[in-house]
Amino acid sequence: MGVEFLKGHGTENDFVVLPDPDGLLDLTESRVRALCDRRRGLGADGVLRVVRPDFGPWFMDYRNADGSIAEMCGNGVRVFARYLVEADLVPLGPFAVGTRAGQREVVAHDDGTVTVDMGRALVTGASTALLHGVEFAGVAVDVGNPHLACVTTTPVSALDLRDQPGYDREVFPHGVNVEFVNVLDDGALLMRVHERGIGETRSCGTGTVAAVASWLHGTGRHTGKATVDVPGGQVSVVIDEESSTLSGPAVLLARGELDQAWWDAL
Ligand SMILES: N[C@@H](CCC[C@H](N)C(=O)O)C(=O)O
Repeated sequence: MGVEFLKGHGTENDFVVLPDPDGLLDLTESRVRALCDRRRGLGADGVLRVVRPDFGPWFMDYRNADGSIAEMCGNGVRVFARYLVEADLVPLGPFAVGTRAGQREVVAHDDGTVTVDMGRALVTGASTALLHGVEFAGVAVDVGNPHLACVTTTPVSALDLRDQPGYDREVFPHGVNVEFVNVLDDGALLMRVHERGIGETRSCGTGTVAAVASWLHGTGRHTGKATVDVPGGQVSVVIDEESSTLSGPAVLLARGELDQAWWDAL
C-alpha cells in the first residue's frame, strides 16, 4: 500500500494533498521537492498535508515547492477545505481550519467555491522591489505571511518574473512574496506574483489580499473590495478594518497512490 495523494488547484496555484490524519508521514524537504518537481514528481507549487490534531480543527501543514515551510496559503486553504468536504470529514458550509498563521474560518459553497476569513491584512510600511534594474515602489503587507505588493502603471503582462525580484532583507528577513499589480478600474485589479520558495505562480491567495490592501492604502483607504485577475483565474477580496476575506474556486482533479519504493528512496 503506497502513500495516498490528491492533486488540486485554486486558480491554477496547484498542490499535492497528502491525507495524514494521524501525523505518521515523514514529510522531509527532499520528499516535498520531489513531489513538486514537474518532471521527476507529480508537479505542484506546494504540498498540503492534512493532519487531525488532538484538539482543534483539521490542520493544514503547508510546504512550498522548495521544501520550505510557510505560515499561510490562501489558495491552499481553499483546496484543503474542498478536500475535507469531499472526503466527508466536514459538511458543506462553515468550519475552521488550523494553519501556522492561526485558525481560519472558511465556508465551502456547493458551487465549488470557498470563502476564507484571512484575518487582518496589516500594512507595515513602504519598501521597493528591484526587477532587472528597475525599482518598483510597494508596501509591505502581513497576511500571516510576508508580502511586498507593488501597484504600478507598467503593464504586468510585460514583466519577466523568472528571477527573484530584489528586496530589502532588513525589512523582510525571512524572504517575501512579491506582487506586481495594475489597477484596471475601481474594483478590478490585475496581478502577477513571484512567490517565496517557489518562483512565479499562476495565483497566490494571500498575495491577492496583499494586492488589494496595497491598492486601498495607496488611495488613502483602509477598507474596500476588488476582484483580482491572475494568470490562473479570478478571486474576490474584501478588506475590513479588522479582517479580510478571499473567495474563489477550489478544484480536486486527481487522486491515487505514490509508489512506496519511490517514496522510501527519497
Ligand atoms: N500560494 C500561496 C502562498 C504560499 C506561501 C508563500 N509562497 C510563502 O512562502 O509565504 C497563497 O495562495 O497564499
